[in-house]
Amino acid sequence: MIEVRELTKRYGATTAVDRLSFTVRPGTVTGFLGPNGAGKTTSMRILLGLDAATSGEALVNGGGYAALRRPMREVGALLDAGAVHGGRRAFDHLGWLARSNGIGARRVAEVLEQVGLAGVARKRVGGFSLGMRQRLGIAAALLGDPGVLMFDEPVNGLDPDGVRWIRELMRSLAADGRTVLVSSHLMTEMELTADRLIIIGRGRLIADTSVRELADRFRRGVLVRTPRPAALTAVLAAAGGSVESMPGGALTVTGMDVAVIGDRAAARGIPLYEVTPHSASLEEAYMELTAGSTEFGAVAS
Ligand SMILES: Nc1ncnc2c1ncn2[C@@H]1O[C@H](COP(=O)(O)OP(=O)(O)OP(=O)(O)O)[C@@H](O)[C@H]1O
Repeated sequence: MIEVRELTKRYGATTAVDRLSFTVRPGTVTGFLGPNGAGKTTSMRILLGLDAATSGEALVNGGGYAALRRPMREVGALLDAGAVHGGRRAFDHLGWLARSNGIGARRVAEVLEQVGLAGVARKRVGGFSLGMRQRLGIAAALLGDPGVLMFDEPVNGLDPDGVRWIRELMRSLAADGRTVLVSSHLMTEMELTADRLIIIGRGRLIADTSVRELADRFRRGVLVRTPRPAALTAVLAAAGGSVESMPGGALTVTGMDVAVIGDRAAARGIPLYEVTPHSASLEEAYMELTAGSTEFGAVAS
């Protein structure tokens, strides 16, 4: 479990994280979303003891990172896949990490297998592609078999196969009952991967929601086509719906779901040619929520 409470981080005049509170529970993939500069990396760095909070708390399994007795066995993280010495071989890099945490060499072979790098275990990391480096970073995160995992923008720069692999890995780690926090600035990626979403902007919490709740919140009504629009409008309005005529003769109905619209029309013998619920895409919802929170937004003229 990850708990962030009233977390604030200032760098001089910049407030990177601003009284941020949220909880990440086991068994789910939680997407940590926000535009560039929103404070995602800073929050993760504080959770991992790489930076100190100005105030507030960032707890992993109920304690601060510094208080964890065997950190790699409790929390694994991928922050910057580039941060590996290029002259090292993959096996040696992980072997060194494992030894410093009392983890056996057998586990190194296991995680290399799990991330698909067993065949290049003896190769130097300097010759690795970005995707291979990401996999190596993930292997390091998995080394201690931790219950809490954090990944900062893990799909950045990956090809579609790599993206799909990471997505499936996150989901299987959560299905094992682990706590998985994964940051991204792309809603399109998160809607395929995450169950819950923590959306931040300018260091502040904007939404702490499930993907489904967010979709429901941005539902835009039901598009209905009928050869008798005036009659249907009267029936639905009398039943408490709000009906708007669209160009081309369609109606948009809000405040009423598809089944109720169908039942009311059927009761009056009004034919329906189309009944389609319309939601804003999650991407549109995200843009709407974070409008005004982007660090370098275009200025409207
Ligand atoms: N070491 C630092 N010194 C000064 N300012 C910093 C430092 N680290 C981060 N910041 C600032 O804090 C804010 C939050 O940055 P952070 O990297 O946490 O955002 P992010 O959400 O991870 O963004 P991105 O998607 O661009 O990585 C930004 O305005 C950034 O410039």
